[in-house]
Amino acid sequence: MKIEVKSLTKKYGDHRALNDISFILDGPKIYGLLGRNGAGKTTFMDILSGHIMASNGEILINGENPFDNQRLTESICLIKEGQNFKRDLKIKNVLKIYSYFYPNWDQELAENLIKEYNLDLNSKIKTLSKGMESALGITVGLASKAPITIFDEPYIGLDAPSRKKFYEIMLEEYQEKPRMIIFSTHLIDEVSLLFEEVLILREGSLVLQEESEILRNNTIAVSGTIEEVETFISGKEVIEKKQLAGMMTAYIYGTVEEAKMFGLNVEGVPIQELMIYLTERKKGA
Ligand SMILES: Nc1ncnc2c1ncn2[C@@H]1O[C@H](COP(=O)(O)OP(=O)(O)OP(=O)(O)O)[C@@H](O)[C@H]1O
Repeated sequence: MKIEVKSLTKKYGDHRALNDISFILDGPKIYGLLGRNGAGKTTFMDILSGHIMASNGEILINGENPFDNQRLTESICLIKEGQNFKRDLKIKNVLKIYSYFYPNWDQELAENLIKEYNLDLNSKIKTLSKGMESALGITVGLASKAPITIFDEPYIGLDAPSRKKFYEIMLEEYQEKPRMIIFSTHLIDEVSLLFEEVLILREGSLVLQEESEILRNNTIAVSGTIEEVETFISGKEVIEKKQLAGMMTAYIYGTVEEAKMFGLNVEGVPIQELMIYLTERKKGA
C-alpha cells in the first residue's frame, strides 16, 4: 500500500490540528507515529481511515481518497484508545461483525487472542474492564489482517505482560504476512524496537520522518564548547542544537566514533529522547 499525504491541513475553527503536512508511507512496514498530546496524530489517523475530511490537501491511498470509500475502508482497520465497540454487543457479536467487514479476517487468530487475554465470548462490552476492552481492540486489529492496520494508543488499562504479548503477536503476524501497521503511542521506549520508520509530529507539523535503524545507529548528541561543536557539525545534518552558558549540545546524524575522535562528549539518542528534543521547542522558535 502507498499512502501519499499532500499538503494536508485540518482546521477546527481557527486552530490547525494539521498544518500543511506532506509525506509518503510506502509498502508493508511498521511505522511509529509520535508526538506530544495534541500534536495531531489522532486527527491524521481519522482522516487516513476516512472518518473525517481534510480542510485542505488530501490523502491518497494507492491513488484514491479514503473519505466515504467503502472498498478502501475494508483495507483499513483503526483501533483507538477505548470506545471502539457498541456497549450492548457481546464479544462474539463484535467478532462476527468485523469478520463480515474485513475480507482477510482471521477467525482462528481472533479466538486464540480471546483465549490468550482470558476474555469470555459471551461477555457484553459494557461489562469489560478498560484493559479487557483494549485486549478486544488489539484482537480485532490483529485479526482484521487489514493491509493498513492502525493502532492509536490501543492499550489503555492493559498491563505490562499483556502489552508484551501484544507486541510479540503483532511481530509474529507481521513476519508471517507483512502489512502496513501504523502505531501511535506514548510508551515509546517500550515499543520503539518494533518501529521500522518513525514520524514525529509537533503542533500539526511533521518534524521528522526517518528509518529507525538510521535513528538508532546514526543519531548522536555531541556536547562541548560552542566553538568546538559548531566546528564539528559544520556541513553535517543537524536535527537540533541547544546552547547554555557557553556550551552547546547538538543532535546530529553522525557516528559515535567520529565525534569521539574529535574529542567531544557523545551519546546515542534513544527515539524517546529524540521525540522530546524535537517537540519541546516553543512555537516560533
Ligand atoms: N473534534 C475536535 N474539535 C476541536 N478540536 C479538536 C477536535 N479534535 C482534535 N482537536 C484539536 O486538534 C489538536 C490535535 O488533536 P489530536 O487528537 O489529533 O492530537 P493527538 O496527537 O492525537 O493527541 P494525544 O496524544 O493527546 O492523543 C488538539 O489541539 C485538539 O484539541
